Amino acid sequence: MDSAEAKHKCGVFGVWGSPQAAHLCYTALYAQQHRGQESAGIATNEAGQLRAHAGMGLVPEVFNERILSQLKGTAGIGHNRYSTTGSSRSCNAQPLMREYIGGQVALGHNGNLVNADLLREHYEQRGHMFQTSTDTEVILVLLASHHLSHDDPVVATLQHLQGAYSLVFLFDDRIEAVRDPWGWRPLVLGETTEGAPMVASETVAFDALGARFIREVEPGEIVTLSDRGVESRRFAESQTPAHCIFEHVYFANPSSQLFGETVQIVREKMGAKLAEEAPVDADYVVPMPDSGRSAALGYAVASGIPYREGIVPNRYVGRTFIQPTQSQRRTAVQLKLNVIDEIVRDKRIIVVDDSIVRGTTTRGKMAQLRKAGPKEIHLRISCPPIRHPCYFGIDFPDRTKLIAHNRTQEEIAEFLGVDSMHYLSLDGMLSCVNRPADNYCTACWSGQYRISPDRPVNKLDLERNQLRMFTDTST
Ligand SMILES: O=P(O)(O)OC[C@H]1O[C@H](OP(=O)(O)OP(=O)(O)O)[C@H](O)[C@@H]1O
Ligand SMILES: NC(=O)CC[C@H](N)C(=O)O
Ligand code: SF4
Ligand SMILES: [Mg+2]
Repeated sequence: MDSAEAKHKCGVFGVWGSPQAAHLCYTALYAQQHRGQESAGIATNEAGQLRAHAGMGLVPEVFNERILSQLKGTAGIGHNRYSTTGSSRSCNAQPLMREYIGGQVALGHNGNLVNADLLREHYEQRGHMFQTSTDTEVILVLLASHHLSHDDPVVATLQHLQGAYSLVFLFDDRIEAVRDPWGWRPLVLGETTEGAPMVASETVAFDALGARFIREVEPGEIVTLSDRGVESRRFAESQTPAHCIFEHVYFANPSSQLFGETVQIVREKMGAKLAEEAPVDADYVVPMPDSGRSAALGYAVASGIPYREGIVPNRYVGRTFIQPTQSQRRTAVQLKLNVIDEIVRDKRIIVVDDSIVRGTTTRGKMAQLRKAGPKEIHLRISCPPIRHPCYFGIDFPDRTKLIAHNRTQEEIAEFLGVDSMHYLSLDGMLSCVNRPADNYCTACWSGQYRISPDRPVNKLDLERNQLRMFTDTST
């Protein structure tokens, strides 16, 4: 198993006061499938009794009408997982549900804690037995251990957490939605047309439900959804945010409102900026599906070079970058993309993609393209070279696995087999977003970390020799 495989974050959702709670969760998870393809889960609350179902696979593989009808209740939370701490297996599927001295609780987490191993070590030394290998479970153990000693155990718990966390807790009488003080991951508040309040990672979930987007949950804020409506309290001083700009570059759905602006518009601006920074004479701008499309459009409009879809995707293959293993990613690329020879043959083409991480899938794509006989391939990437690990919810921890590690742009171009390549500059990328530059985390490009872990962080830090179900995938 390769512990340095790159992956991405998760999706969370919660709704209070709707007779269709489980179905709303299902639709919201479906809309947020791009945030996590490994496992999915829903927990509901029926008059104070919690029930949950979670499993490995895509949302429609995990749920069917029979399962949804058993998830009774008028409130629910849901989670799509893309593993960043702990392997991809069923015991790590979320929401995690526990019974403790405060009652029942279910929890969904998007983000990654940088001090989970220290916290877990502390509790293991005191005899606690953990049932998962995720960072998320330590949050529930903290909650239980603070229950009797604090007036507000949720706040007491959060004060121990370092790193990225957008959390959705389901209790017997409320949902508590939390965003870390840096606002690393998105979290938004909305309501159904009937007025049932909801939270989600991305506004695309509200759109899928015909719901209204109200506002972002603020960094350092806890929003409570209950029969009393929506209440808010703060658990941390506001500070300069560290919004993950990679959400804009690659991860989020283009139609989502993220950190105050629409993802598609930001991506088009990044493409236009790239055309300004790295122009080249060519016959066509060809987008690399799927996430490279928006930037390619921006590049084409700004450069005046025609946009042609010379590479078409198989719409039934999901995101390759977030597949848990390298071999899964390789197979997915071959199946996913088809080059249209007639469009690219004998032409000078500019291929625009949003990002390169390991470069292995990009190399495969370039080789596929080369077979179709273009005259020249000029690769343009709408973010800078990724050279540093991410500890906050994207799983590329080992820098030696990054293609840009210790390689110049020319060496990368040679490795990928293209005639030229250029990345968007860091300043160029930051000029495409509305908020001040210091409001964004850029650590994987700049190496400047808002918080650094006390100890090196590895995806498998919390892995123990746990009992495995025979259906588990070992990644
Ligand atoms: O570092 P590499 O191995 O070369 O991978 C980088 C590629 O992976 C991502 O796309 P992906 O196919 O995962 O998803 P998408 O369909 O959403 O673009 C990203 O947009 C690049 O195209
Ligand atoms: N990508 C994520 O947000 C993952 C959440 C959590 N760290 C896990 O690995 O399960
Ligand atoms: S290191 Fe990169 S991917 Fe990770 S949170 Fe920061 S900007 Fe996002
Ligand atoms: Mg892509």
